Amino acid sequence: MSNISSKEIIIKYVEPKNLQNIFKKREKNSHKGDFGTISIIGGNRGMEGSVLLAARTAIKIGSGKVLIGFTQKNIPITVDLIQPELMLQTANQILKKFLIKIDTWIIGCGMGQNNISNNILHKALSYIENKNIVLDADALNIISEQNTIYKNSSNTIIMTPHPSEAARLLKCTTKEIQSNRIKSAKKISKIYNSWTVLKGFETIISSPNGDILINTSGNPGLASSGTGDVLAGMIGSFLGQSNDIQQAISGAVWLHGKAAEHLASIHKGPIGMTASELAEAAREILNQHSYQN
Ligand SMILES: NC(=O)C1=CN([C@@H]2O[C@H](COP(=O)(O)OP(=O)(O)OC[C@H]3O[C@@H](n4cnc5c(N)ncnc54)[C@H](OP(=O)(O)O)[C@@H]3O)[C@@H](O)[C@H]2O)[C@@H](O)CC1
Ligand SMILES: Nc1ncnc2c1ncn2[C@@H]1O[C@H](COP(=O)(O)OP(=O)(O)O)[C@@H](O)[C@H]1O
Repeated sequence: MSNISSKEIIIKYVEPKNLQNIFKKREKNSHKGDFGTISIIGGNRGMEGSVLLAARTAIKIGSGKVLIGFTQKNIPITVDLIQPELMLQTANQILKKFLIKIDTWIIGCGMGQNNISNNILHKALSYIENKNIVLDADALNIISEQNTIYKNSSNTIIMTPHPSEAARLLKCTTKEIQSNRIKSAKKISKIYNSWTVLKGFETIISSPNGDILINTSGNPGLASSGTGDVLAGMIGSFLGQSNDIQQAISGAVWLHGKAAEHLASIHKGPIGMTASELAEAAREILNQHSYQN
């Protein structure tokens, strides 16, 4: 692992050779319960695509079971015809019927910031115990708006802001975030006692203690709608498949970027690369790395 020291911080870079707990062969006698049951909460009216992207990705990179909880009164679709493996519920149904069965949560993709989503976020963060929770997009916006800090939660919180969401969390400008990305990620981790994934060119990962990892995989093909939802699905999926939180997060960020590089190498990007295409490419790279020896 290459290190660059400055006065106060040691910066490490994400490297696949340090991701053995993620890129590994499956035991011959394994079953779906070994690979996590994950729930994705979000998908308000008009943004259903957001949770579909995250959920389809999670199943494609190895989750055992994936449930979507739409933040709507009723489910907008009864089956995802592209990925019928997914189980579709409303967020309220998930919190009522499946709470203890789910080991990893992703909350916020396309969730909106209306009364239903506010109420669901609050309920979820009070009901869920001792689990991994990825907070993305509107979950972060609601937290910023309401100045809510769930610092003493028994859950492991992973926040995945893009620079503008980070600015909302830290009550500053996007420019200020971008001018010191490492400091910003560390600050979010400190305030929220969370892992932080500050997205954008060279994504920064900060642990709750402020240890920093930088990811250099990826390309501007990722600057396209929905790629953040795909990343949330990847992080959630790996968290459900491994107890190594640092490797699960950094492995997902690395694989996301690598999938974009692969698509560009076969001329399906960077221009016009779509979020949906990333999951397929990621599955290929994941299997290559897991079964290379
Ligand atoms: N198919 C669906 O249903 C989809 C639904 N989605 C859902 O939509 C909801 C709104 O989410 P959102 O991210 O589009 O809006 P928002 O938080 O206002 O941020 C936008 C602004 O942030 C900035 N910015 C971002 N990245 C930056 C960077 N790297 N570097 C610098 N700046 C950066 C940039 O600001 P600008 O530079 O333009 O001022 C940009 O305009 C949310 O619920 C989400 O889940 C989406 O996931 C898409 C697919
Ligand atoms: N120029 C870039 N280089 C590398 N990665 C990028 C670049 N632009 C965007 N990304 C990545 O694409 C994803 C965009 O996520 P996000 O802004 O949440 O999009 P959305 O809300 O549309 O899903 C993040 O993982 C980010 O790191």
